[in-house]
Amino acid sequence: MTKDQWGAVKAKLLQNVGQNNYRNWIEPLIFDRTEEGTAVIGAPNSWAGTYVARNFGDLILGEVSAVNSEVRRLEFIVKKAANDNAPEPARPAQMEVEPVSSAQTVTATKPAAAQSPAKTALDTMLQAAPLDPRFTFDRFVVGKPNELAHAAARRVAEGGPVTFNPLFLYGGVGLGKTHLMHAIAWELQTNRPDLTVVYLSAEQFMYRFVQAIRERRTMDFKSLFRTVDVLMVDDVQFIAGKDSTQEEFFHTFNALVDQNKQIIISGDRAPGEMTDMEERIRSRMQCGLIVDLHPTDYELRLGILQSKVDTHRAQYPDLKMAPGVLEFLAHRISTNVRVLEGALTRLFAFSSLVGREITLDLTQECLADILRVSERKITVEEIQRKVAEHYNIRMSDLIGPKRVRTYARPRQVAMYLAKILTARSLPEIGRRFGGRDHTTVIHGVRRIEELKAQDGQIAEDVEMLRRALEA
Ligand SMILES: Nc1ncnc2c1ncn2[C@@H]1O[C@H](COP(=O)(O)OP(=O)(O)OP(=O)(O)O)[C@@H](O)[C@H]1O
Repeated sequence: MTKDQWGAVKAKLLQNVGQNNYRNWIEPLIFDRTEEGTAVIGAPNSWAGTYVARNFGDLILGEVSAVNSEVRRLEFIVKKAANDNAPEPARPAQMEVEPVSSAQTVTATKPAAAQSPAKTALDTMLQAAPLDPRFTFDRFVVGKPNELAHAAARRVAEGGPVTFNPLFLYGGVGLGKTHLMHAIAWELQTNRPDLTVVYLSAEQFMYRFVQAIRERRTMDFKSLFRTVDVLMVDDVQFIAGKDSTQEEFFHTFNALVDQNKQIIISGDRAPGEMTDMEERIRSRMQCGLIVDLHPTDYELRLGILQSKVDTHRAQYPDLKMAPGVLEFLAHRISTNVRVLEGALTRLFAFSSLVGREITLDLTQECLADILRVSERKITVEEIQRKVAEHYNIRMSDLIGPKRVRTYARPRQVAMYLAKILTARSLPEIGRRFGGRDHTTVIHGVRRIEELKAQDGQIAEDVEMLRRALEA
């Protein structure tokens, strides 16, 4: 099979598996050779090979045999792209496609040979999300907005004495929280293979807990979670408002902290701002180090794009891209990194399908919808952050119930900006300000309109904030 044919197979797979799966699993595959009716395909590590074989094997086989009718089987080997430094599990992989079984388990942990019975039970009980082989530190591009989060994650990944517990990473959608958590898990696997590291989303934590209740195995659930050395819970905001799951999480959390086991949590906002979360959990989560992943800036976006192109080019040296395309994308797509990556993936697939260089014209043609949607949209949260920063108050005070002027005035400024800079309705804005009524928002907006005319300082503040947000 030629490179072009493999490119066409991948483009077909992209249509079938969706962008996320494509990016995570299919894109890193490398076609190696065909041998006696077997197509040999390289995966970045044995674990990824197993996962792809189980979950996408039939689909890949279908597409490959449509191109080469002699192919009847697939075999996966470990083969990395030239500059791919993703970590490789201990065992080499050689596997054949077999019928797809239930969802693939698991987490980063000890090598299979060293697994304890408790660990085996954990695996069965946890059925957590797999680690993405591409979410490593090598592939995480560091810039001003994420340097602190990156440094903290690196420190935890060394597996040394626990210094901050928990490490709490927070930030908006698609800014790299999950990437950093997976990177910690991969790194710990290398640095401290003796540790049992469990990564799962808060949703999975809840699901497992509910299942344990249903099966009357809550004691197993409790004791299994307490055997973990490093617990990572992604998107913790999910359990806010879910009483019994919160309760169980709280106990697990305390038990592990008491044993000096490391906990890493991610959320879409700072613990203090999780208003639906029980107060005692919020305060527990505030005990360690809280670090914020800020929205990307132009330089970081450009760096990420460049790194993705380099990775792709290592696999497809023929890739042709005109100057200015990456700068254009970094400038125009400022929403989040996931969208940026999706745009590149589509460009790669499109240019390989039509055999054309990626130029600015092709980019505009191929990404018209993404570019339209990505036109700079300011969020209420962004406004709140900027305003809180400007007035040097905490987000929780800006959103919270206190009515003293130090907080009330910045709150009104933020409401005013939310009204003029976003398409949110007044009730929606009120909800984002700690569940306030829309009449409070109307009052706040009017008050700032009046003050702008009377008070030069307020007018200047509002104008400066507006410009900073629109930049
Ligand atoms: N600094 C970075 N360098 C390289 N890739 C990045 C960076 N930041 C984010 N990404 C990529 O962007 C995508 C989204 O990142 P990730 O899933 O970690 O976001 P998230 O913050 O967990 O988002 P969500 O809130 O939706 O869970 C991933 O493919 C990740 O690899």
